[in-house]
Amino acid sequence: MSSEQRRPSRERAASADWALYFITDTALAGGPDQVVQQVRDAIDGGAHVIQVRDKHLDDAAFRDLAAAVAAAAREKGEEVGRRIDVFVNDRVGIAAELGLHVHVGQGDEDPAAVREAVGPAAMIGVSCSRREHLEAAIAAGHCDVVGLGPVWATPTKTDADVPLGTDGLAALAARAHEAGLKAVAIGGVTARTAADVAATGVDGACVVSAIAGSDDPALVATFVRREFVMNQPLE
Ligand SMILES: Cc1ncc(COP(=O)(O)OP(=O)(O)O)c(N)n1
Ligand SMILES: Cc1ncsc1CCOP(=O)(O)O
Ligand SMILES: [Mg+2]
Repeated sequence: MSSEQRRPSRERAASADWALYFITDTALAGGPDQVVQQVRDAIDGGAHVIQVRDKHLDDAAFRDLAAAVAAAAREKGEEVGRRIDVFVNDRVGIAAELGLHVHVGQGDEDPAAVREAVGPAAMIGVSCSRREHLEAAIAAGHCDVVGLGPVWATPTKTDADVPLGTDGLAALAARAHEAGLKAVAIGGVTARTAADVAATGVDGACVVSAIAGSDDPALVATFVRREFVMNQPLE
């Protein structure tokens, strides 16, 4: 086993359940309190990974939201007897302060600087929408999981790159796995598309609007997880 594979964050990534990864959206939820409730609901529906994402709150308000989500995830996780991993989107300093995992994109902080800030145990996610992004993430090290997408165009992120489609997603997921990274898919994932996403071989499906914009987040989470898990290729 290489030293890279023994790294604590890699071990954490290897033992995480990525199948359903819920990413919050404060506006779709209707406010920070509703975000926290949606996180509880998503966990009830089978999400084991949560990302706190808000592009508008100032740092103090975002920190409060991330802390409230982390506390709710811890409580809910204890209640249902599961480990829940919480990521912070973009704001590396807040992830470091709260002891949470962090997800960064191509325009965000460099993975080496992120690792310096969050230490060896926190997982680092990096967005990759093209092969060159993935090769750079692999070469730089530090990253534990890649967010591959958008798979399909989505109104949730209008500045996203060109969609990968399922063939492009499958090719990037295979390369990520070859390099020892976990791979999750993002962009247009719903209960209707989760089966096609699963068939590409990714480890998990990331969902924003299908859950955050739903009247019944727990039910949608249950459906997405079920579709994903039932359609994962046999190992
Ligand atoms: C799991 C996951 N994958 C990709 C993204 C997108 O990150 P990024 O490209 O930095 O865009 P923003 O989310 O910051 O708008 C993600 N957040 N999570
Ligand atoms: C953050 C992000 N990165 C690529 S697509 C996307 C948004 C995905 O949102 P949705 O699940 O609503 O399609
Ligand atoms: Mg980002």
